[in-house]
Amino acid sequence: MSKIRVHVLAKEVGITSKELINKLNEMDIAVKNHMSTVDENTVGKIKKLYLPSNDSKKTSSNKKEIDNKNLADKKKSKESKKEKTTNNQKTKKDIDNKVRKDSQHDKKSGEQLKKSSSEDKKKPKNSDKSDVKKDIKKERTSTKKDFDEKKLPRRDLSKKKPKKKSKSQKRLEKKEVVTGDDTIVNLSMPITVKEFANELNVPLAQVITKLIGLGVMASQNEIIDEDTCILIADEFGKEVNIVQPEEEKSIEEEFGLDFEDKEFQLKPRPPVVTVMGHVDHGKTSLLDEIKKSHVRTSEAGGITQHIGAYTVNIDDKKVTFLDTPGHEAFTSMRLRGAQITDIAILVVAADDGVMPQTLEAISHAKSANVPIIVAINKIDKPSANIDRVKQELLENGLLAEDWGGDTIMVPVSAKTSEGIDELLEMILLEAEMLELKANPNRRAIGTIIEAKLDKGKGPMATVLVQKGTLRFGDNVVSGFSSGRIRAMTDDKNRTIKKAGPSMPAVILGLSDVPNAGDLIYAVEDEKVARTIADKNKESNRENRISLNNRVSLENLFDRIKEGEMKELNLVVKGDVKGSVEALIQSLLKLDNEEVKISVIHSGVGGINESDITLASASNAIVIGFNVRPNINALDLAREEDVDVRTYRVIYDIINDVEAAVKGMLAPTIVEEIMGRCEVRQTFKLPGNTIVAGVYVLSGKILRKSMVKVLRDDVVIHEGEIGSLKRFKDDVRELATGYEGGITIDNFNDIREGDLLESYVLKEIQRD
Ligand SMILES: Nc1nc2c(ncn2[C@@H]2O[C@H](COP(=O)(O)OP(=O)(O)OP(=O)(O)O)[C@@H](O)[C@H]2O)c(=O)[nH]1
Repeated sequence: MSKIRVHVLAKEVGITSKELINKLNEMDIAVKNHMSTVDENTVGKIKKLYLPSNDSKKTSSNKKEIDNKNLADKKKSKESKKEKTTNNQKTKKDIDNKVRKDSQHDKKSGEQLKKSSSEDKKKPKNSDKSDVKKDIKKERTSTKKDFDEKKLPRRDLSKKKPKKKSKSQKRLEKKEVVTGDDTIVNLSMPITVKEFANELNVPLAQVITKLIGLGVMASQNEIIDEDTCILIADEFGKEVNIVQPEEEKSIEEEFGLDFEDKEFQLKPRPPVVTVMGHVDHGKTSLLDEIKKSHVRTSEAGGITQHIGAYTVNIDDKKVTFLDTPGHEAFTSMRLRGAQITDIAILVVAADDGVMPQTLEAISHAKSANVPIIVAINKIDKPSANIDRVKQELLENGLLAEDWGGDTIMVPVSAKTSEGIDELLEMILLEAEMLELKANPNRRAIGTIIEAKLDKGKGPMATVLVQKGTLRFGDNVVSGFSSGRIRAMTDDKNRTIKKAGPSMPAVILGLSDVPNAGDLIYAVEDEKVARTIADKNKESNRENRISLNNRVSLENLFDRIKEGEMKELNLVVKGDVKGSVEALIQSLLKLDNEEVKISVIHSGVGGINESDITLASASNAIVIGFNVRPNINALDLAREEDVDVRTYRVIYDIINDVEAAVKGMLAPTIVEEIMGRCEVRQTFKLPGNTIVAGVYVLSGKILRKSMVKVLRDDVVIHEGEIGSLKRFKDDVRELATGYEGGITIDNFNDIREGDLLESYVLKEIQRD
């Protein structure tokens, strides 16, 4: 038998919790209040004291029977209740299932995929949880006697942070429950003492007195847990019914914006391809070459406009290329939840081989689950070495098909056109394997690829249609923006009347400039479009707040415990290859049963925006060893709430991650960055001290702060500021935009172009 709570034991032996607490204290057994636990030994002693031994056995066996019966009855009534609810919720479930299936079927439905997959993750868990909770609650509330059932799982809700609920949610909960029985009080948690007294309809003072009687010292605005409520209500002859919050419907669900298509309605659609790779490896040249050779002469009349996407014809089959430099769009779109790419083309220059951005691209595509086709470019160059590229790719997890692997690698030259046809063929082949399909005969859903405000025409948006057909005159909504399509052009700047799945189109008529990466829906009329846009505006704040669901070392353990996290994703950056590898090896050793550690990307160099985007899209933590995030990365991390940890000692990293996984992260000292300045000049003082002439780029530099010296985002020194001057005067701080002079204690190797980061140490208390 495990430990048992005081109030449960009190019930069992038929005395009040207060009496039991007094008794235990008399026996020198320290218990604070009714929620304290006592061990088996103590339980035995108390039972001996209060229950005659024979009777006790009888009572408990009788009680077991009663409980079993109660349980069976409850099960029955629960089942019949469940049946009712199931019927009521059938329609909703159907839609949910449809959405889910749909997203499984059609991987490419961008945000839809993310939403439904996160629903998949959330829903069963929530419902399980709420079932368990309901069971517990029923056990507790059904009869007073049931209370002594110590085998029931118990949760100490007082330890759980109360989740904030919106007013509408609360209203909804209240409306839901109509019992008609005034001995039953419906409560939605969390609840304060005052709210509880109101619900019970008894004076606050009486509730507080009863609480004191139970050893709980709580003021009117303090939150009390479920167990306490049940006990107090009981004292007033009332039963508590904890009302579970209804899952709020998303706007998409509420308006039925997406639904599953029937298999027979699905038609093959062109693949959507993104070209990625290291700078100067030939992405643009390759796309230009493809465009040049595969845009039909009949289409050539139109002037190709840059709209972020275009289609080419290969053997009468279409391929849509996302025409974005680098892989930024690919990742920032994913960041917003849209996954529109079906296939990633990884361009690697045959004379240069695998470079840092090649690796980034591989990590991005892999974490997004997008198949990669490698284009080994510049094979016309004498220095080209195809096998070397293949070897390097192999070292990074991509094994060429002709070497026995499953990654298609095509040698090409954007200059001579060699291999381009084969590359396109491979794209079509891959697309065929992926069996990409969509229903063209329904209202359109697409993703905004690019959007801008045109002075003459108003908001202009490039849409990539994913399902259905977008038509001239359609009423559409995307985020806050809604409107009626009053002009539509294709990638060749020709007016079109409609665009089907995988086709890009530029539309005019939206009220505001929408966000790239957001979904756009065609809806039945203008009013619906406007209503949805308004609702989106309203819910935007809440959505931003939901970013707080991001994983961090602080909340990791809770997330693991709650079953939300099975895998901890890490992006690892360091100053040298050797230490990054050593660090990864050590981190991977921290894998345990509860959580799998996976390094989704690693590299040498400072933490950049791409690392943050990847971390954000994959809910990862960024670990930097001897490197720092650059300013843009820092801003993005703040915006996206990505946890970025930087360290100087590998041991500290391992310790922290290990402690976080085990939920034992100690109160810690963190560095709070105050500001950054750039060294524009250096001067030598008599005595050889170097003064750095600096310009403050962001925040402020404090005289009494520590400073990190960064060279190419790598920390080369850390120490205290020796002096801080503005002109000839000593100053306490230098603000953004100001110039001044800095010396650093015990460090003289300051160079022009170095960045100095001023920071203070701050203690963070964990709860
Ligand atoms: N010899 C040769 N040169 C090429 C080939 N492809 C591209 N180049 C050259 O390589 C340079 C970089 O090509 P880009 O197409 O601009 O490369 P990119 O990857 O788009 O570069 P960023 O957009 O800056 O990332 C240019 O000078 C091209 O002319 C090729 O197949 N052979």
